[in-house]
Amino acid sequence: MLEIKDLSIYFEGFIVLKNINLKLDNQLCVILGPNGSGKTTLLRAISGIIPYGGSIKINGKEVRSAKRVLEYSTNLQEVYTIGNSAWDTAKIIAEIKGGDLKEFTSILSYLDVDRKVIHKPMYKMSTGQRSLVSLALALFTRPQIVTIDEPIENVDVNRRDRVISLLRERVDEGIIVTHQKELIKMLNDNNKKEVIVYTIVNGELVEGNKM
Ligand SMILES: Nc1ncnc2c1ncn2[C@@H]1O[C@H](COP(=O)(O)OP(=O)(O)OP(=O)(O)O)[C@@H](O)[C@H]1O
Repeated sequence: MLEIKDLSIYFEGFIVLKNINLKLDNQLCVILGPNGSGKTTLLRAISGIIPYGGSIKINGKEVRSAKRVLEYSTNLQEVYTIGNSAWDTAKIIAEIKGGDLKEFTSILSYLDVDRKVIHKPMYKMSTGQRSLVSLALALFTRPQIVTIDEPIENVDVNRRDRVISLLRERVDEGIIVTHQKELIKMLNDNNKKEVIVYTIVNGELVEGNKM
């Protein structure tokens, strides 16, 4: 369960997110918003990598004080160590979270990512490869809660359909942020449960598609 209460985030004296409240209990939420509206900032706060005001709890644990939230996973690339190859990163994640590396390689085969790519660090990959590999890193442990930043941006059309299938199949609870509203329809098509939609408007979280 993810519970956000009165979350506010300031950068350099300017407020980016104000009084955000959101509760997810085994639900999937898509958050829309224009460039610079604060979508990635919200995911960074949930990942515990930037300071925030208010409260963000994952399964009852405040993320700012939890050193390692095992139930949680993300595709935010800065979470993965810069120098390590994707394969070494996957090994570390598997050790911490108890995941199966075969799942990691099978997701990459499904997404048709060249096996050689995983021996590179993220910064040497193409932007599309980086998106696909970080998605595989976020999903292979079958985490209970996931946050995904722009899953289909920079991904070619054929692989995009596979990304959507993976998200439908593997993400039961979490947040997907995007400014591509067609993603909602793709996720809802033949899905077992409907995604909840919010839009960030002037720093506030507003219910529904306001794009
Ligand atoms: N570390 C930082 N220091 C100062 N300002 C920041 C920092 N990180 C983000 N911002 C600012 O916060 C605002 C929200 O950025 P964020 O990356 O969350 O937007 P976004 O909704 O994900 O945008 P996009 O759709 O373009 O990816 C932007 O104005 C950005 O310039």
